[in-house]
Amino acid sequence: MERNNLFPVFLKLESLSTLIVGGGNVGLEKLSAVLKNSPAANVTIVARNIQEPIKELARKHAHVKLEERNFKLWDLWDKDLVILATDNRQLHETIRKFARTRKLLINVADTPDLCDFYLGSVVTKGNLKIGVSTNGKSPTISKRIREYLEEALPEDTNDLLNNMQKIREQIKGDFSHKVKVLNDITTSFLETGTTPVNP
Ligand SMILES: C[C@@]1(CC(=O)O)c2cc3[nH]c(cc4nc(cc5[nH]c(cc(n2)[C@H]1CCC(=O)O)[C@@](C)(CC(=O)O)[C@@H]5CCC(=O)O)C(CC(=O)O)=C4CCC(=O)O)c(CCC(=O)O)c3CC(=O)O
Ligand SMILES: NC(=O)C1=CN([C@@H]2O[C@H](COP(=O)(O)OP(=O)(O)OC[C@H]3O[C@@H](n4cnc5c(N)ncnc54)[C@H](O)[C@@H]3O)[C@@H](O)[C@H]2O)C=CC1
Repeated sequence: MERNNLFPVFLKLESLSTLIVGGGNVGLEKLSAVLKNSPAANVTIVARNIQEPIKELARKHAHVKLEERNFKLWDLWDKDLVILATDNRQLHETIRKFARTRKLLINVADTPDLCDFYLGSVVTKGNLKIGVSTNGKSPTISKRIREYLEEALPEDTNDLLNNMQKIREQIKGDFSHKVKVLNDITTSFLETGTTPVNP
């Protein structure tokens, strides 16, 4: 069977610097995806023209910086991640080349071949986060799976996580004993979805 070889990680964008080039519809979509997950992310948007909804988002998020001008190579200098969202494929190829020489990770809208990483659909219930990828096969199916999981996960999922955190702090003994207790009290989770009680 075919498989998805992408390696998923969850990034702390508050302590990284993200550059988005392009301030149109796609730039807005990418910025919204970033801020929905990481409202305090450090993001710089460089674009010749920046749409009003992006300016509005920037007003609400102190760590979003707008630069309304053409992209310059030195924009890459102090960045960790780069997202390209202009309407200029040639520009994207050039920026990608320079970004790779600096070992930056880059996502290029609408051009999977030029991407080092893809965005995913994201399910969030409190502290729980699930990222969905179809390996670029169908973003629409990613979106549908997100909707399905959002509906299916119980509203008290976050209470469950907080309860488990308390329990794991309380359990005494060595590591293997802790693992056993935590496994034992969660065996029924898949059937009932219920919050475990203190052992
Ligand atoms: C490879 C990837 C790279 C990347 O962008 O990171 C990519 C690429 C492309 N997207 C395209 C189109 C659409 N993208 C969406 C939506 C989303 N796209 C997202 C991710 C990804 N999109 C990465 C793979 C994710 C995976 O593996 O599943 C999501 C999950 C996350 C996000 O972007 O935040 C977000 C859903 C968020 C949510 O709601 O949960 C919709 C649907 C809609 O908007 O309703 C459509 C139209 C319908 C369709 O095509 O399915 C096109 C063709 C453009 C054209 O036709 O010209 C390409 C280029 C190509 O495939 O060649
Ligand atoms: N809007 C959409 O939902 C979709 C868009 N696309 C494609 O994605 C690309 C981007 O789409 P949109 O965001 O709608 O385009 P857009 O025209 O609204 O935005 C392009 C942005 O790039 C900026 N830009 C262009 N050259 C620049 C440069 N040298 N330096 C700095 N900024 C520069 C512009 O100022 C503008 O902010 C297009 O190629 C489009 O065909 C594909 C599928 C869907």
